[in-house]
Amino acid sequence: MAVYTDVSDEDIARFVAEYDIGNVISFKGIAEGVENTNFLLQTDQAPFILTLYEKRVNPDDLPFYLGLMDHLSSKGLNCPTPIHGTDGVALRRLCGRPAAITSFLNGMSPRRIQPHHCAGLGTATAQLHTAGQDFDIYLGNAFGVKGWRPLFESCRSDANGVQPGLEQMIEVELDFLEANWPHHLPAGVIHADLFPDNVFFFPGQDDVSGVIDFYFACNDLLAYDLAICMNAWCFEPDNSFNVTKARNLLSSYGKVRPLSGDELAALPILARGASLRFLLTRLYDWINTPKDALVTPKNPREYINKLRFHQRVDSASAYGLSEE
Ligand SMILES: Nc1ncnc2c1ncn2[C@@H]1O[C@H](COP(=O)(O)OP(=O)(O)O)[C@@H](O)[C@H]1O
Ligand SMILES: N[C@@H](CCOP(=O)(O)O)C(=O)O
Repeated sequence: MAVYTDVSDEDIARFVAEYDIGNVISFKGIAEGVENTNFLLQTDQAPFILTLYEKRVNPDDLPFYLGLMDHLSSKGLNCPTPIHGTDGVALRRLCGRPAAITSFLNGMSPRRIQPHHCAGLGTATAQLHTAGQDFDIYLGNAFGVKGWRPLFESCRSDANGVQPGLEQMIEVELDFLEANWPHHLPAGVIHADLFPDNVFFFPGQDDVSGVIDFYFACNDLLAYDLAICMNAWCFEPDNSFNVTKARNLLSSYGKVRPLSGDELAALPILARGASLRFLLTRLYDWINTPKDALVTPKNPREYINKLRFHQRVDSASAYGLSEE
């Protein structure tokens, strides 16, 4: 459950009056989600999502996120479109928090991921990368390679309590990634959190119907976004890697935005980096989330297994593709 901020009926009526979106019919908190408070807002015109940005979102970054969604929507990507008030402003304040209303996207995140979902995801990811190329605001990745060591230092003393030997494992991996990170690869706007809960499909259809939650989006290596997807979509619940899903993901991506030989060769290290990134943020949350918190922290151990898998990989052929 992630509704951190209460909003009264009077507050919402006053807030909605600043837009040209009709009158409020209903308004309810959304349990899913971790970072922000989301409400499903139904007016007599349409459904919308109202988001109140909570502590973990840096308010200075909000113009990037909202501007990016505006930009991608204008290029035909199915992502939430920020709704602007009658004064033209999309980013406002409600109950002491930065807040915005965006369009509501139909569709559902897949409960059981099938290979065809990975194909759809590959196409949508490449479309997002292509559409983001001429977005003119820059935001570095706070959870990119430079951010991993400070994050590790903030929680390393508790790492072995989560799994014996974890502190040493992360230390060695960090040294390797910092020394070998492929900074030269093509970069641009990435989503950086393309997990199944942020990608919608219509039942029985292969194409992605919408992508949400752009609040980790940033500028980084394009192929790194694919590595994040591979980790989030191509492992089975028993931790085995599904090469068919990975092949579908990568080959569908490549049909829209062909991957260079360098990008393909770098996939194993990018996947190691993507594993470490989510291992570290989950470890931090695992250690620091109070027992009575509204959200249950995600298990970091899942990402230890993923990291170990990629450490044994030496070429993209393990992901179902040949390097040319
Ligand atoms: N534009 C949208 N259209 C439809 N549902 C949405 C939209 N934005 C958010 N949601 C719903 O709200 C939930 C939480 O949103 P999300 O952005 O993932 O939150 P958080 O950033 O807090 O993790 C999603 O799982 C989805 O059910
Ligand atoms: N995808 C991350 C956690 C971020 O959650 P989201 O609800 O904002 O997508 C993870 O799995 O560690």
